[in-house]
Order: sequence, then structure tokens, then C-alpha cells
Amino acid sequence: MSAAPLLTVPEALARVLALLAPVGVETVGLSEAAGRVLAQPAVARRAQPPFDASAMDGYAVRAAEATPGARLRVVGEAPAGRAWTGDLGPGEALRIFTGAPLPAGADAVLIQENARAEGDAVFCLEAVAPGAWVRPAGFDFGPGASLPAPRRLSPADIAALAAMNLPEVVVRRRPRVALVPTGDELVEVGAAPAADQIVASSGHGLAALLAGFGAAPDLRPIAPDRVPALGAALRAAAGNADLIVTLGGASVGDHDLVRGVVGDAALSFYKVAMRPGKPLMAGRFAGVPIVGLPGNPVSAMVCCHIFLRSAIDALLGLPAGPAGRREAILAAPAPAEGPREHYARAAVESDGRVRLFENQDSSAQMLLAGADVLAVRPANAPAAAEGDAIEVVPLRSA
Ligand SMILES: Nc1nc2c(c(=O)[nH]1)N[C@H]1C(S)=C(S)[C@@H](COP(=O)(O)OP(=O)(O)OC[C@H]3O[C@@H](n4cnc5c(N)ncnc54)[C@H](O)[C@@H]3O)O[C@H]1N2
Ligand code: MOO
Repeated sequence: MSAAPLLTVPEALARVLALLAPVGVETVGLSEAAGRVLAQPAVARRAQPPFDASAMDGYAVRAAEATPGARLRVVGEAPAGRAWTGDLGPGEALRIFTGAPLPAGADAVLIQENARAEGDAVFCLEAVAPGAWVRPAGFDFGPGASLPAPRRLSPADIAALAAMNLPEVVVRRRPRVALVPTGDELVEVGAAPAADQIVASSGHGLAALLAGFGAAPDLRPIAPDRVPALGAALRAAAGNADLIVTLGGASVGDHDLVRGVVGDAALSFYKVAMRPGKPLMAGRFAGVPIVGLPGNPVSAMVCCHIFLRSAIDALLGLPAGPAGRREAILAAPAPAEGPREHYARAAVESDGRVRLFENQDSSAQMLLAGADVLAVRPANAPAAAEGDAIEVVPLRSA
């Protein structure tokens, strides 16, 4: 692997995506389907509405007869769910309610606000246009209509699938992502750390983020900084995973072992021209795609937003592109940048403008928790002024 220059973020993302193929499918009930990715088009089993349906409470009529002042004889009643099966003859009207099938012979609905009932008759107060307040059969969708795939199912999609009379759908199974924290200084959350230890935190944030992206995270035990033990931890993680993600041990220190354990030959790249996140790597371990995230917790979370969201999309068979950005306006100046593209933690103020935090240290988790967006500053950008435009990656929509 050549040492320099560092890959850009789009180049590195393309390399990550090239390692991934969509996972298999499973069938789930509608109550499990929200947020899942439809893997095959869902084909309607019936039309909606399945019959010409009244859209209002009133009277089914022949529009040509329903002229102002006309008197029609009410021959029956059709509530929703109980069709009137006769034929509506000349001079007749049928009391009808919203959602009920229109009887044969009728072609419009006179709404009850425009009618006066008197005994078994109804007087028409306003003219009725042909087709008025009738939802023709298949008006929403016809039999054989389909919801296309791939598609992340929204609550509205779930309702549409139910209306299509589909109790189950075929979705991608959730990609299994094994998260492997590494480092002898780490202890599990809730344990009693020694004075020189810290709590392994970023795995928990990553698991939450990945679950929000549609993956099934598997947060593994902390792997020690020893080659055989790290290798064993990665082999154990690989067994069941669609993607392995290591945390830490990615840099150049004597105890940063992930690269050595994976092996340069199996790596697609190491190091990206981004800040934070420079020591990112990706490749294959035991045949399974692996992404090595930097240990600094903010770096790991930022890399998850920028790379792993797209990676999960790819595993789910969705179109996978760069993290979504929008344009915003700076509420305060931003300093000049170095040679790496900077994903700066920033707040969105009440007027919608964006203010970069002064402290951009990649270990500062409380700052990340307070950030609304990553403000993207291009490599080598000169200082920017208040009012300048800036692109931001939203952090809170995950
Ligand atoms: N001489 C150099 N030193 C460093 C460089 C460099 O280019 N030259 N890069 C720095 C950058 S940038 C980063 S990012 C870090 C990343 O290094 P590692 O991936 O090897 O990370 P670690 O050394 O294992 O850990 C860094 C830091 O983060 C803490 N950590 C690790 N895992 C977790 C976790 N799961 N939860 C919470 N905190 C974690 C760890 O204790 C360290 O404090 O390297 C710089 N050094
Ligand atoms: O990549 Mo380091 O991620 O700048 O802290």
C-alpha cells in the first residue's frame, strides 16, 4: 500500500462501499416493518377502494335528476360496510354514508347539507354534478399496484401496505455489525475503573447510531492490546457479522494493533484526509468487510455518520451516497483549515445560522452531544466570515 497522499472522503467512501453487498431478506409482519427496507415490490391484493364509494354522508342519486327542487323517493339505506344491493331506479335516492358502496344506477352523491328529508322523500336543494362525491373503484390504487423496492418503509407506507391487504412484507434483514472496542485502558460501562482507566463509551454511541440506520449492532467485549487476543476477538466477531467495526488501535502508536492484525494486504486503505478521523481504515478480515475507526470517541462517531450510514444503506440494498448535506449560514467567523477536510461540531442557533464550537477536540463527547450539525470546512479553506455560506451534515435526523 502506498504511503501518500491520503484519500479524500469521497474516495475512501467509494472504497468502503466497494467492500459491501446487500444482505439477505426475511419476511416480517407489518408491526415489525416500519423503518425496514422493502426488498421486493409489494403488490396489492385488491383495489382501494374496491368499489365505487361515497365520499360523504348524504344520498346516492342519478345526477341528471338531482336538480334544485327535485323530490326523490328514498328507497333504502347503505351505511359503510353494508351495501344496498338493489338498482336505483328513476326518481329514487338511497340514504348513504361515507365509505359505503354506491348502488348500481347511481352516479353521484347529494351531500346531506344540500338536501331536506321529509318522510320517505328527500328534496334536492342544489344541483349535483355527475360523479360528485364518488370515489371510483381503484381511485387510490388498482389491483396489482405496487410499492417499489428498495424503499425504507415509512409509517404511511405501512398503512398503504395494510390497505393493499398485505399482512407481511419481504425486507432486508438488519445488517449485523460487530463493534469491537480495543484498548487495555478501557473498562465496561458501570464497572469500577482504576485511576488510569477510562470507560469504553463510543461503542454504545455507535451501537445507537447504527441501530437508527437500520443495522443490528452487536457490541462485543473489549479486546486487549495484544495481537493474539485481538486476532481472536476479531475472528469471534467475524463469525456472525456482515461488517466488523473496530474502535481504537488505529493510529501509529506501539499499542495500535488493528492494522497489523488485519494485515496490509487485506486493507483497501488506511488514513483519510479528514478531521477528525484520519486513521480510518477498511478492508477484509476473515472474508468479512472490516472498518477500523479511530479511538477518539468523537472521531469514531463522526466517521460513523460520514461512512457507516452509507455502508448500512449499501448493506440494505439502498442507493448509497455521501452523507446528506444542506447549506447554512455562519453565525460567526470560522478559522482557516489545514490539509484535511474538517467536520466541525457546530450548533444551529434559533435563527437557523450555524456556529462552530471553539473546542474541536476529538475526545470531547459532551461537546458532540451538544452539536446539531457537522459543519464541513474544505481542506485548506481560508478563514470564513459571519454570513458566509457553509455546508452542514445534520446529526440529529438519524
Ligand atoms: N503520533 C501520532 N499520534 C496520534 C496520531 C498521529 O497521527 N500521530 N493520530 C491521532 C489521532 S488523529 C487519533 S484519532 C488517535 C486515534 O488513535 P487510535 O485509533 O489508535 O486510538 P487509541 O489510541 O486506541 O485511542 C485514542 C483515545 O481514545 C480513547 N478510546 C479508545 N477507544 C475508546 C472507546 N471505545 N470509548 C472511549 N474512548 C476510547 C483512548 O483511551 C484514547 O484516549 O490517535 C492520535 N495519535
Ligand atoms: O482523526 Mo483524530 O480523529 O483527528 O482525533
